[in-house]
Amino acid sequence: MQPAAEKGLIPVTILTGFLGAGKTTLLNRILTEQHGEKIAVIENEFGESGVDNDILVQDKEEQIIEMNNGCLCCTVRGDLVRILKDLRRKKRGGEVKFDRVIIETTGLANPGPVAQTFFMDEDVHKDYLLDAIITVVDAKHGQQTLDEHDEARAQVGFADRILLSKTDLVAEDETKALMDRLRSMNPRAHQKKVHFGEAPISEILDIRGFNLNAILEVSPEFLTSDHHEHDDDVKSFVWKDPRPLNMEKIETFLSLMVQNYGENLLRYKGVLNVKDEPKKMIFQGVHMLMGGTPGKPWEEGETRESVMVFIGKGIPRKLFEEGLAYCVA
Ligand SMILES: Nc1nc2c(ncn2[C@@H]2O[C@H](COP(=O)(O)OP(=O)(O)OP(=O)(O)O)[C@@H](O)[C@H]2O)c(=O)[nH]1
Repeated sequence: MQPAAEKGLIPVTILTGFLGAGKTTLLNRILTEQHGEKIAVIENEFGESGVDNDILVQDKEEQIIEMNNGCLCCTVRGDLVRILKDLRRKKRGGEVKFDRVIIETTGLANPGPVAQTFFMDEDVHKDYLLDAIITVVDAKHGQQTLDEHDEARAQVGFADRILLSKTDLVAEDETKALMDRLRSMNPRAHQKKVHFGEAPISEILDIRGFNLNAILEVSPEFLTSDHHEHDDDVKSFVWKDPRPLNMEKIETFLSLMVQNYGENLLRYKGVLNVKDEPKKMIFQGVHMLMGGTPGKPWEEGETRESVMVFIGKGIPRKLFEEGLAYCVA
């Protein structure tokens, strides 16, 4: 097959997977690997305020474009088209340099409509080539997620590659059962276990996995329908506070919340402004699994503010807000 670059087409990878599956971890791996390519990243996060920019490692020349004002697969698809066209124009004009694009969807996105963009919009179609849809599946929570969320099943259905994260947290037979289920859902997609995103780049980029005919077999309305469902019970809220926090209090409070509401807490993550701490504290979790790591230092002149995003079903927002306010140092 003639490589996309030779035909002047820009290859695009759609990186999808349910909330907290490990997409950003994988993306960080890709961005830090020495593959000699410049990658433009389009980040779409669920919730009005994104924190992935603080989690992503970033070289100054990389283009990272955030889209936080809605879900990529529905309301902001027009924005995606605009961003892709804009990137193309800037590349032609020599304003930016990049060889490929990776789109990280929200954990609640159906990748179908995102993929559709590359066939439905003429301008996008003539400049870009959809290389593959890569779906990350969390081995620890995958079975439950597949049982409960249509979006997770769509992500598996559309996958050209499935990467299994967090197999270190479960017994081998559990991983095997999940892999069997994924195979029965999508026999087309090659599966691979990845430990904290460690996967050979050659197995993720330029794999020419996207096959329109295969997609039309599983989803005959792919090129004509715009309709897909979302789980409206899943809600998010953002908490922000400029006051420095006390680390011990925040750990105690969030542990307590996770013990009580972990089942319904699909995803939570944030950048915390901890008192006397020169670095941002990145705090995040999926259900009961929670952890914190130091992130980038606060820049001079940067407003030190804590931002946390909570995503889940029936989460008592007021209780969280009151408790978090109590964690101020
Ligand atoms: N134990 C273990 N943890 C992992 C692995 N991969 C990712 N994680 C952890 O899982 C959590 C979520 O990872 P992310 O990469 O942020 O997940 P995501 O899919 O980008 O999450 P959203 O974009 O918020 O939906 C983080 O705490 C990661 O460190 C893995 O292979 N093993």
